[in-house]
Amino acid sequence: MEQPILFLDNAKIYQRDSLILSDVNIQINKGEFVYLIGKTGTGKSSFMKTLYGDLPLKEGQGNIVEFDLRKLKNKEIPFLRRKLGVVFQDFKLLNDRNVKENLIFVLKATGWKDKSKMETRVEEVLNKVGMKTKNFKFPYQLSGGEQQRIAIARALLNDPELILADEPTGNLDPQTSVEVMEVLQQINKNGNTILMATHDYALLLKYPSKTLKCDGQKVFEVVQKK
Ligand SMILES: Nc1ncnc2c1ncn2[C@@H]1O[C@H](COP(=O)(O)OP(=O)(O)OP(=O)(O)O)[C@@H](O)[C@H]1O
Repeated sequence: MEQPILFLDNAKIYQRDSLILSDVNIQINKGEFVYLIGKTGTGKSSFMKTLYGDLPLKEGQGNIVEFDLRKLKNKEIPFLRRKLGVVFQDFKLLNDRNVKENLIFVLKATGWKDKSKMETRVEEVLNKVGMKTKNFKFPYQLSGGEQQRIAIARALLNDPELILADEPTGNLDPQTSVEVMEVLQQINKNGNTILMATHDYALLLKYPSKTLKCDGQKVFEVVQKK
């Protein structure tokens, strides 16, 4: 059987000493697009943070892109993040440099050296999100939707095995949310696996897919009504 990209078995998710989620048993396989939904404060961000190594997994088993979350050491976190693409609600672009420099910065930080290879890669990822003409724009010259596309391009730079998107449309109006969602759908169709936390039910209805729900300190798969 194919090894899942992510699994958690009897995991407990904590914020310091407070238990946020218990009995977490989930699996995500290559190529899936999975939603993580739940009311505010139910633990979606805590769940995502545990997956990218921002919170330690203290109980249960967890494995993500071949990293054992129980054994994850601080010095391994950058290597884990290289195999993940993380997208946040607030884009987190560097405002003191243009789009191209934002992307080159990440490539250099993750070990790329060859200038022409870096330029080619930047062009490729900007193409994937429909932003190839925005190389020299500064983040503050772009709309929220455009900034989020650049953040998605940044997440794609190192060809991640899994993209974790935490409320990627949380700061966007409904029309722009749909545009960003189209980009994520396209990326998924091209083979990228995506886990997306959201409370945007309109998107769920428009783009139905496997859905995990946080509620009452548990995470479980829900079946969407057609
Ligand atoms: N740094 C922290 N220290 C302690 N408790 C925290 C911390 N951050 C969040 N919590 C608590 O953990 C619980 C889950 O919060 P979390 O942010 O994971 O929920 P969420 O579902 O992502 O909510 P939202 O949709 O508002 O982002 C909440 O009760 C919150 O108060």
